[in-house]
Amino acid sequence: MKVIKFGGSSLASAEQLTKVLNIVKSDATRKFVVVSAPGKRDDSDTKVTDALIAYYKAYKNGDDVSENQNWIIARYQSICDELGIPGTVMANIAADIKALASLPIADNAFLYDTFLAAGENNNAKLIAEYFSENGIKAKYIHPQDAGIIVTPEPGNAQLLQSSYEKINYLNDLEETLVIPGFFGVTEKGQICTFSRGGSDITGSIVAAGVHADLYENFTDVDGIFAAHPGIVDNPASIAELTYKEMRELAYAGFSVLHDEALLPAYRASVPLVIKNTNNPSHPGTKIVAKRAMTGNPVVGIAGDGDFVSLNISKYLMNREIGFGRKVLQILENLGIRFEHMPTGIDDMSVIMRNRYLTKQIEKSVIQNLTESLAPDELYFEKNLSILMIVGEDMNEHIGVTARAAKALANAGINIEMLSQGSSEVSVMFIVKSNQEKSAIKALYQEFF
Ligand SMILES: Nc1ncnc2c1ncn2[C@@H]1O[C@H](COP(=O)(O)OP(=O)(O)O)[C@@H](O)[C@H]1O
Ligand SMILES: N[C@@H](CC(=O)OP(=O)(O)O)C(=O)O
Repeated sequence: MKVIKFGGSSLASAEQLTKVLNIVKSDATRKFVVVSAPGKRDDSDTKVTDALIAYYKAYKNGDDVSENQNWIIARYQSICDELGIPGTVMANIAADIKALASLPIADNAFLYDTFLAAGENNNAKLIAEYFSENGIKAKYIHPQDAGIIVTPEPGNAQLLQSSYEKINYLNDLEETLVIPGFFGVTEKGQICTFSRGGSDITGSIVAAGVHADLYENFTDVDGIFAAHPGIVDNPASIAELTYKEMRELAYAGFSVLHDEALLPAYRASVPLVIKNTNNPSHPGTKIVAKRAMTGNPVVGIAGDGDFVSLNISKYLMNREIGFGRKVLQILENLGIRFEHMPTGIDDMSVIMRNRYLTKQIEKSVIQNLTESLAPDELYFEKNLSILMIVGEDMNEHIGVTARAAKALANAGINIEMLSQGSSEVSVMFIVKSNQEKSAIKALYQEFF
């Protein structure tokens, strides 16, 4: 049996849903269908999830929410009308969207998550009905009934391990199950979402839970390209990637698959494939435990912006036992996670994502580190991007980093920092964000 997940781009309109119906119908083993909220119909459009965020903000501010409600309801309505889906479903969806504006605001840590989850939840109801009307014996199933029980961390839910056993019972149901992605339910029954893009995570969890033969993730491109298609023209498409390679690429900006979506499938040994709803006969990209090496040491080049480096220098730092621990302890006390930590003899840099910092947190970091470690120099460096060249075959090739560094030098790009883990699956370069795109282009030209 297969788990098949459709992203928002595949569910944005009636035209897209017709393709989805045909894809599900064409293979009787596609039994578990995980769906996102309707995405953008074109570049200028708004994702339903983003419209729900605007609705939430208006509601919280005490503003008039009728325009927000009407816009969201109209999105579903136009899909229902075009597909001829019975009005009872639409009435249910409209009531659900409106009811959000009667939820308590005070002491409700899960209010934002409840708003956002409505996008996928209502879409799943709509799609189950559409399937049922068109020859598929389908059933909508809420994550609570599917056994997707998560930790109570708003916007960052993690699945409880005990959920897998419950999810496995879905195998006993005979219908094609339509499951909303992106959220689970806490043990106390609160709606709690994964981080943005998290429907990919639901797909992987269900695939692991039901022990699927394959997790098919349908999107709007022919699989995964060796570089972001918005940066490199016509990038090469990748036939096969290992889980490790995909994890590195997803972390560093290949937004086509959420980086947390690999682990459940990987642990359960379920292979993944990324395919195109608009071109389903294309084989797409397979993600597997082991792949045949192609001769090119680099399989993909990713880049992600908005990183910050906390730079710390102190003469004779290397002789001060516990220096690194104290730095990390201070960050931990302030609830800051770090991404990388390149070091020199007398200096260390801690790379973090800017979105986790506020002016107040930055001030506390500087104050605590100054008091505790009396560094010679201490400052935040902003507007940095990380670039990763990724490939499991890199450790069999000499000179990959040299080639990358030369390509960057020839393009006039300064490498701010450089780091390579011992597993040699990737090499990371840090550059100024305004050079990120030209750096990706230069690296792509060198390796492809
Ligand atoms: N290396 C890459 N290969 C393919 N697509 C990529 C890559 N990097 C970024 N993308 C982008 O990811 C998009 C698909 O992901 P996403 O927007 O999450 O789709 P969905 O709505 O189907 O979940 C593509 O349209 C493409 O622009
Ligand atoms: N709709 C949610 C979750 C998601 O995974 O969406 P998509 O599959 O369209 O990336 C979001 O926008 O974050």
